[in-house]
Amino acid sequence: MIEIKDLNLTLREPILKDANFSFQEGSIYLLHALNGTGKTSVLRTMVNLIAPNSGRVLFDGQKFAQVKQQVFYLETSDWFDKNLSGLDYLKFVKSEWQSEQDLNSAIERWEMGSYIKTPIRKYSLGMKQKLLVALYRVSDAKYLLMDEINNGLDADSRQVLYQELSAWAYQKKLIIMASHYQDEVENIVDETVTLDHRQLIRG
Ligand SMILES: Nc1ncnc2c1ncn2[C@@H]1O[C@H](COP(=O)(O)OP(=O)(O)OP(=O)(O)O)[C@@H](O)[C@H]1O
Repeated sequence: MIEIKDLNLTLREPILKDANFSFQEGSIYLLHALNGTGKTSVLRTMVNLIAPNSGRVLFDGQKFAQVKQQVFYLETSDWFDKNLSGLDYLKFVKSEWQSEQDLNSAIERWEMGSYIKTPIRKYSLGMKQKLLVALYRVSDAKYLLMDEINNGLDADSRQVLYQELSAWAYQKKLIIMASHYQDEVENIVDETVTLDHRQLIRG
């Protein structure tokens, strides 16, 4: 479970005011809000990239620092070091997150075999996005926080992504995804969480 408790966050403008929410394991949540109202900032706050003004985020009752290896958040493929290859990243994540996941299965699932040893600077947007999703799989983390992960994926790849997400939820992982493809993900999402008037609201 992830609990957001009395969270206050102000950046350029107030984003959260005394916000509370509980996310349950084995579920997929869609984080929904108008552009620029704070989805990315909320995800960043959950993983300590931004300090809130007050309040807490607890993962099964523990602070992020105590459960780091159970959480995976790679916000965007812009964060990749373009001189490294996809394989470098897959190996790094498998090692850092102490995962048992098989790299070859992830590479095959996302049809990355022909380019996985190539530097990321030679990847298209879709190729980088596939790598990003594969890293979530390879981390095998319990808590998967995703920001617009379906951006740049073609329709077929998005369907593969949704199958993967459903399988991960079945394995009792907790997935929170910010996405603009609201209609498309409706079928796999267990609950929509709307960021409205600085509160996190069900539905
Ligand atoms: N580092 C920062 N310093 C100050 N203000 C910031 C910072 N990052 C974001 N903001 C502000 O916080 C607000 C929310 O931005 P955020 O990127 O979280 O929104 P979003 O809902 O994810 O947007 P989008 O739907 O367009 O991706 C914006 O007003 C933005 O200018």
